[in-house]
Amino acid sequence: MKILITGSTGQLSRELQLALAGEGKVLALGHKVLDLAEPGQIRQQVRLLRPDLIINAAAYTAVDVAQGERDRAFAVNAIGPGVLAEEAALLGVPLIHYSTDYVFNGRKAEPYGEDDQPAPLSVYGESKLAGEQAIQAVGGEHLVLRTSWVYSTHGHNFLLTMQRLLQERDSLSVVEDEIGAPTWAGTLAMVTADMVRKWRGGNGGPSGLYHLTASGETSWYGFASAIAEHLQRQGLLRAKIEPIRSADYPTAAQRPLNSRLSCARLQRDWQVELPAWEAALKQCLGNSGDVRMDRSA
Ligand SMILES: NC(=O)C1=CN([C@@H]2O[C@H](COP(=O)(O)OP(=O)(O)OC[C@H]3O[C@@H](n4cnc5c(N)ncnc54)[C@H](OP(=O)(O)O)[C@@H]3O)[C@@H](O)[C@H]2O)C=CC1
Ligand SMILES: Cc1cn([C@H]2C[C@H](O)[C@@H](COP(=O)(O)OP(=O)(O)O[C@H]3O[C@@H](C)C(=O)[C@@H](O)[C@H]3O)O2)c(=O)[nH]c1=O
Ligand SMILES: [Mg+2]
Repeated sequence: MKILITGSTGQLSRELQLALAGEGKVLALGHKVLDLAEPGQIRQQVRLLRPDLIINAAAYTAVDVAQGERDRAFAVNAIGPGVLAEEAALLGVPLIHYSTDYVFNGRKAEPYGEDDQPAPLSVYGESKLAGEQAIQAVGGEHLVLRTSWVYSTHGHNFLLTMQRLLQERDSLSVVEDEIGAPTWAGTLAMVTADMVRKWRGGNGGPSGLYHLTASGETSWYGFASAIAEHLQRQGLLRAKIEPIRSADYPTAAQRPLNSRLSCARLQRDWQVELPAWEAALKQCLGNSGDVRMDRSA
């Protein structure tokens, strides 16, 4: 099987390349080879490579910057994924795509289900919602997997930012009133690989929209505290962390207060296992040394 993955150095793309290595030939195309903002390039690459499966792991993910770059965010997160979906449908192959908790406004008191009405608060959220809709409109075989608070030991993410700031500073304020599930890119990749195997084996679930996060929930403050505990054990913790309200941490983009996604549909239809966020964080941090542990077990 030939698998085309968009993006090569992104958090998720890297983990997918590892998790899918045993499934066939994996082609991870960085933005210089396949620019999602260039529909002609997308069509050309897909027609040239004729993959058996397309996984869109690329996106414009700079949430605050997107507030001032609406056209670019929509080109990469909405128009490009729609073109990928058209090309996948022309080839008759499935497309796997990822979306975000930021499609919701966070005002619901309970975790969000797939049937809840999205109402993004930010340009990033709007562009990701438009991407979901573009893929659904094409009507080919697809999985849109909405996840949240993705981190890994590579790239730009909250884990690496906290690891740095907690060692550099004396004190750090972190918002406590936004809650969600931190999700390791490795978990996303391993669950995706499991779903690909089930699909190929003929025992997958239906096409469509699913929520996919680690299980459990915390706040950004709770996530930062867990990262601090790990640094403490290594004797590297310097900063004291203080919980604050999001209103006291102004950012260009507004974030939802409730980012919790119910993954019940995915567990019911695809029989996947979702680790607790604390366990996945430990696994990720255990893998941050020189030697990468075998995670296939
Ligand atoms: N990060 C998060 O917290 C969350 C992410 N998501 C979603 O998960 C998916 C993966 O995100 P993540 O791995 O964190 O992303 P990263 O920010 O780590 O990586 C972005 C990736 O997108 C690629 N990319 C950016 N612009 C373009 C472009 N114009 N054309 C082609 N490729 C481009 C980059 O390519 P290159 O390798 O060439 O640099 C890179 O591989 C995305 O759909 C994102 O919206 C959902 C919820 C939370
Ligand atoms: C760095 C920092 C952030 N924060 C707050 C700001 C914000 O409310 C929250 C998270 O900040 P970040 O900017 O790291 O995270 P953010 O870029 O908002 O992360 C989001 O990325 C996109 C791509 C997604 O799809 C989302 O699921 C989500 O993971 O933490 C603090 O309170 N203190 C700090 O020192
Ligand atoms: Mg960010």
